[in-house]
Amino acid sequence: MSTGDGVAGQWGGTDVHFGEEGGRLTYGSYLRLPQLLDQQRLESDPPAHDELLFITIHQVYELWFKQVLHELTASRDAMLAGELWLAEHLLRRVHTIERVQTQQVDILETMTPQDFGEFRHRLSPASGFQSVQFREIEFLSGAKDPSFVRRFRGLTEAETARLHRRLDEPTLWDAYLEVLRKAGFDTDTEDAIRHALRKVAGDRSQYAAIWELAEALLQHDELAAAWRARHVVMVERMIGTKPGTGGSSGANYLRSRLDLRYYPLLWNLRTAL
Ligand code: HEM
Ligand SMILES: N[C@@H](CC(=O)c1ccccc1NC=O)C(=O)O
Repeated sequence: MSTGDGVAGQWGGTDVHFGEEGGRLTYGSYLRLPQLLDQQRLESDPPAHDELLFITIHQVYELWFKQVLHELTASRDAMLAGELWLAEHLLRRVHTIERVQTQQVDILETMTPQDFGEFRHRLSPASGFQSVQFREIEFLSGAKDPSFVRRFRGLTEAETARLHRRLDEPTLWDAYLEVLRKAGFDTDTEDAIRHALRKVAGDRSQYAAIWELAEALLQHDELAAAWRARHVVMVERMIGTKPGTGGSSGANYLRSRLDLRYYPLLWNLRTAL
């Protein structure tokens, strides 16, 4: 392979130096690694061995949440702009990330309850309940619930503003309804929407893009439900029926969230097919 940069043929040479052209951008400076790798600060003292894993897992979750929000926002906007193929393409990327996020639980479950117990008492009153990006994803997906904003403790002004913005802006479901309207369907009542969804499902050759989009939304919903189910079982494994550090009843509270669906009409449709 010739790269045309003068080093072709010398890849194994001893005096070839990579990444020196221009002498400015490096791997570490581009990715801000000094900053990124300095953000894992343990609460335990003496340090509990497993706390680094616990922090790393959560930070990776939040990085993926950021990416998911980026993609879901763009997917929503693509639907509003009538670019259905793009909306679907971005949702499919989100599915892949969501699968990886659920699989990450496997890594955390290599931690035993005893080892978690070494630092768990230091975490209270912090909890995943306070993840702003997690709640943004729920709001953007369609499950807007302003009571969560009120129940948050210790939010910064910027975080509160972000949540309010998500409460004010259109959800993915709002955007999907706009797609249906543009295709000529009435969406004024729930019955009208049910009727539109049945029409789309019943004539997939005519409504291929709209049908596939609904399937991609349903997949997003299913993957979110799968994460909630996986999370609560992990919680039972780690802390049994103890109350959570965030002040909830713990697994009991999380079980009450398992029935949440972003797109109930898409699920109800199944019964009618
Ligand atoms: C040892 C592992 C974990 C345990 C024992 C645990 C436990 C809990 C508990 C008990 C709650 C209820 C709130 C409370 O604390 O009272 C909760 C909520 C939550 N946790 Fe975890 N968690 C764990 C790992 C994770 C991870 C890795 C994430 C990824 C970000 C996460 C995200 C969340 C979220 C988003 C909520 C709020 C859920 C909702 O309100 O529907 N948790 N967790
Ligand atoms: N709520 C968990 C602690 C926990 O998992 C946690 C603590 C601080 C920050 C994020 C967490 N992850 C999920 O809730 C517990 O009650 O054990």
